[in-house]
Amino acid sequence: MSPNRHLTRGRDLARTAGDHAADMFAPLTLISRGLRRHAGWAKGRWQATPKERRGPTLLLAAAVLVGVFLLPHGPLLAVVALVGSAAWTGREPKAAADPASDPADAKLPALYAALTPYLTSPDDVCPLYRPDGSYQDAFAGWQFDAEGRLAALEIGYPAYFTDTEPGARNRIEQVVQGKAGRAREYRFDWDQECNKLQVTALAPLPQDVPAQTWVTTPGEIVLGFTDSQATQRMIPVVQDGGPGHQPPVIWRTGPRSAEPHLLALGSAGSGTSTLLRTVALQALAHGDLLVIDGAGTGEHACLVNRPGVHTVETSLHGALAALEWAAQETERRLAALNTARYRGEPAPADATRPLWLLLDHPTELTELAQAEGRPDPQELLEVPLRHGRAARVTVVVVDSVEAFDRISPTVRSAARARVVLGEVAGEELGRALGVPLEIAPAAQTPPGRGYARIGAQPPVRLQVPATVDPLDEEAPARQREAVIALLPHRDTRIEAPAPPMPQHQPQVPPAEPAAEGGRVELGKERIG
Ligand SMILES: Nc1ncnc2c1ncn2[C@@H]1O[C@H](COP(=O)(O)OP(=O)(O)OP(=O)(O)O)[C@@H](O)[C@H]1O
Repeated sequence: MSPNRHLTRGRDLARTAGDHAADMFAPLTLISRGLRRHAGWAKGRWQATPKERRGPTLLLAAAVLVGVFLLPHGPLLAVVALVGSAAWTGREPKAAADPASDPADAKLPALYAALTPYLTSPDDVCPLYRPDGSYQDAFAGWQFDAEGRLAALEIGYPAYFTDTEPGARNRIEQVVQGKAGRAREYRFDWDQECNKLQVTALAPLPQDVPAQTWVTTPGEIVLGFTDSQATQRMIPVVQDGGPGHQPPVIWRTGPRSAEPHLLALGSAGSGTSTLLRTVALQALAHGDLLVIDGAGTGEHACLVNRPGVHTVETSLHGALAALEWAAQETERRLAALNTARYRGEPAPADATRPLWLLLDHPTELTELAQAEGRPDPQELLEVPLRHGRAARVTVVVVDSVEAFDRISPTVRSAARARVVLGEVAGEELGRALGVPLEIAPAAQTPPGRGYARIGAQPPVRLQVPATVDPLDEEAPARQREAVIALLPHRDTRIEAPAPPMPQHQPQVPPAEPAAEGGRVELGKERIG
């Protein structure tokens, strides 16, 4: 065997012996460390004790020692207690945890660097944003949530930044949202006087609010729920978690409303039909409905033959007949109201009972009408839109956001209550709502999520209640049952049924089987 191998083997043996010895003597090391700490503690106490109290202290210690000595097994127990205490005290202190890294130091430099190209100018001699600058120079305050995500940030910007141009502002908002995370929505408050931008991450809105009877006054329609900062009102709501309160988005309709008609636009599958169903269920409590389903998907079949529902039309022929009747009915109501006012009599009940015209995707019928050379159904809305407020006729139009240009100018100008649902680009959002939105939408939105603007008020976030189609077997059974429970039934309705519409047959798609566990029959038959 070579001397080298001898040497290596010897070294291994020594290391193993050393390890074994360390293991063997570890308890002794622990106890001696503990005893040293005890001794250090006793020394410290002794030095801290005033001189005049040292004698009595010594006497007391001696008395305790004698007492222990005299106890049966006293010295043994005392030694065991001392060794146990030393072993406990001698444990190695735990390594101090690394101080948690500050999320601001991790995330804000990246955001500062990303904003620099947009907020700097070569002519600026003392730029706020520069490649070698620090985020502390430009950001006045920030807040991170418990998960280390940006919750709020105040960004300063140079005076020459064109904060009045939507395009320039939009670029900054996109950079901030990109760095802060696209999964959430952010509110951007531009303080143009002080050159400051306040960014706030918005908490998600509740998505599990099922359809139910809302505590509102007649004429008030709950479109959905919003942030508590957006409204001072709260209404009682029953959710999965039990009873609670939520801030509603209320649309006031009727003769005193400044926004008597609604236009809702959305991307495909964003929940516009569900919004229409939400409105229909609330409207049926105090009025009568006429529903036009331009897409012909049968999503409103659950309303067919319900008390108060004049008709649910899916064909161009039926829609034209129904809207012609609605225009004549509006004129009849106006005449009846005028006559009553002229004679000083109370307004007749058949002229004041609210009538709702609910149109889902009317632009589909407009295209069909153009192809067939027939009148545009939207043109027939002109009278109800213009005189609806006085005649208690409310028009609700929902359509796809791409159809915005195909919606007639009359509808667009008269429908001053606006809703936009789903993933819609910022520019289209601004166009549909009538003002640029100060909120950057999240990358993905659940169904029924969007924004509402009632008249001239600023837009607010909106989550429509889960008013699913009760005939949709893929929808959760509890949500379907909640809608079925709200649908009026012939036996439950106390008001007089809606008068029959003359001269046309309602055309609806064939009925699906009744929803599982339904409390009411969803079969369809001819009305009137
Ligand atoms: N507020 C909501 N809560 C829960 N689910 C919803 C909500 N809104 C819509 N949904 C669900 O999303 C799906 C699409 O909804 P809906 O049919 O209302 O969308 P849409 O905008 O009318 O679609 P399209 O324009 O393509 O017909 C349905 O399954 C519906 O149950």
